[in-house]
Amino acid sequence: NAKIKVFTLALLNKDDEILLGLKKRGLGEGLWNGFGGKVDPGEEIVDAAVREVKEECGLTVLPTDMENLAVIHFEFVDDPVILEVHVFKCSKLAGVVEESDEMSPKWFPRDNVPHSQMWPDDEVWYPLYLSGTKFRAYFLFQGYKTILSYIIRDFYDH
Ligand SMILES: CNc1cc(N2CCN(C)CC2)nc(N)n1
Repeated sequence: NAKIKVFTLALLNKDDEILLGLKKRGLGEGLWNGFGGKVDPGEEIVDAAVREVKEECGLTVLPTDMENLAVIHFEFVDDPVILEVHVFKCSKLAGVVEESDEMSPKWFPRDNVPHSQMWPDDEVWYPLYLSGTKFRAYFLFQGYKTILSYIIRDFYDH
């Protein structure tokens, strides 16, 4: 009886840098990641992405400037909850970066992000993300550190 929980993940770009946040608590605590969170009932996914960016790093993004690049499903052995993560890419940012209760933001060179302190799947799909390729992916995790298997394919193929 699998249950799907929908999340957003926004990766913000400026020139050759990418803004990541060090997660202070909850799922992914201690890891660098894009900004995102749960989608509220009745909320459009892109609007949730915009809301989470503002809440977590203070920046303002327009929904029309959020490019949906991927949908990734994460399954964890012996856990009925499947995470459906909608990944967005955005390069049109407004406002000033602020620390939040959730995240400590920091700019990284886009080709040198701290993969050793990020979710292990990122190393697999970041190259596709950086090249702007739309994709779907599925990862089967054992715990939070081990990827047992994964599938990654072009968004439009089947
Ligand atoms: C399980 N692997 C994950 C989850 C993940 N998440 C899940 C939790 N969300 C709040 C944020 C996005 N992000 C990455 N990069 N990898």
